[in-house]
Amino acid sequence: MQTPASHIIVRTPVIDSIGELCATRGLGKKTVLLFDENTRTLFGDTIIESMHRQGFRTVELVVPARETSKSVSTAWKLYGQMIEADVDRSWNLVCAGGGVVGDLGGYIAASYYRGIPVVQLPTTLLAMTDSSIGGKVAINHPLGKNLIGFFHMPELVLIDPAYLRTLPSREIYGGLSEVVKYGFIADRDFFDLLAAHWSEIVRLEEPWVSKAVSRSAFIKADVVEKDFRETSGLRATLNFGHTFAHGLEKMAEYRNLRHGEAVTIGMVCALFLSHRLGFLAETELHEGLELLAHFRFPRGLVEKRFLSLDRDELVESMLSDKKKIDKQLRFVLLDRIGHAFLHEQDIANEAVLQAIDDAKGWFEMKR
Ligand SMILES: NC(=O)c1ccc[n+]([C@@H]2O[C@H](COP(=O)([O-])OP(=O)(O)OC[C@H]3O[C@@H](n4cnc5c(N)ncnc54)[C@H](O)[C@@H]3O)[C@@H](O)[C@H]2O)c1
Ligand SMILES: O=C(O)C(=O)C[C@@H](O)[C@H](O)[C@H](O)COP(=O)(O)O
Ligand SMILES: [Zn+2]
Repeated sequence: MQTPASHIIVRTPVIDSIGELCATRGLGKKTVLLFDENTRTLFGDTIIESMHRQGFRTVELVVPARETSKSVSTAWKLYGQMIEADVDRSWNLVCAGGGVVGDLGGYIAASYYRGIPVVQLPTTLLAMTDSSIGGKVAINHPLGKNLIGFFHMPELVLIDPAYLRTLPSREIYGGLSEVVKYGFIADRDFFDLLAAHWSEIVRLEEPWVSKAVSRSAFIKADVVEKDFRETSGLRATLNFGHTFAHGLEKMAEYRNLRHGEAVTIGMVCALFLSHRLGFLAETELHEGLELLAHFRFPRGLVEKRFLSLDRDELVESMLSDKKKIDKQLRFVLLDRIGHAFLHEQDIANEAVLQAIDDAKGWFEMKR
């Protein structure tokens, strides 16, 4: 496998170079383009016209812009459209959208005809900094998040920060959640940069937003290169906050709770758990919470999707997480800001429940 970072290209406008970039990876010019309804409306015509000018033949697929599109029923429908359009192994698939389109399109590409190449063209901050990189592709099952999927590395990740100009504020915060995660798990200097330039980054001001995008993409690519199939415990650190987050998303039935929002709440819980178990110093706990206090949620969301939940039911829901072993949850914890590890031993249920209570108390206080 090549260095993951070598196939990540950050350029504006990247779409005008897709033909030449595909050629460098031995990809042809027959492409299935997957959009969601919003990215089709916003960027579809420009992308398709540019690709046609570069000699591509395209087939267009569009899915509803929501998490529930990551489903077996949507995948089944798309397979049918591809078969009817005579898509064969000489084709590739480009995912033009956020993490939903990327995960779903990657899943289709990994399974259709036993696998065709996939190119990621991320258009949300979350997709540019996380989901388009590293080849985890999946659909959800009603019993758990991302339970059905593959490791299918993209041939190319084409990042054009100009796509961010139309992104609603809620999606910017969603993306920033995973960006902040990299500061927590891998890079204290990056954490400090995010704390110092938070207001510029939220307003998507340059050079801060490009710095945040490229640093995030690099950290993720580096982790993936060292532990592609999540076997050594290193890649699992990208799951910081996610054991809680996946439980919350499942309880919300994947509706009205963005993945990034669930991860922000999950990271608050994980910070408290790291502290309660004696790994994270009190000063660092408070520094972490201070940065997370910048996040904004739609009115009532934290109340409905977290504060009002029964904590035992949440822990039960978290048991759908793939890191568990023999029904015992596994957590990614911090021993300092800038370093995470997968805690391999069982953690007493009481500590997890207390961390949830701590996080609830913190959100209550913040209201
Ligand atoms: N595979 C991975 O490694 C990985 C990593 C993180 C998250 N994920 C997955 O990613 C998904 C979340 O992705 P997301 O947060 O990008 O959500 P999303 O794909 O649902 O996109 C969010 C919203 O933004 C709209 N949108 C996209 N680009 C836009 C643009 N440029 N301007 C205006 N609107 C735009 C979309 O239509 C959608 O309504 C979750 O399913 C999560 O599990 C996967
Ligand atoms: O790429 C990874 O590895 C990650 O854990 C990135 C996460 O941000 C992402 O949400 C991922 O989809 C979670 O993967 P899962 O294996 O826990 O479903
Ligand atoms: Zn995530």
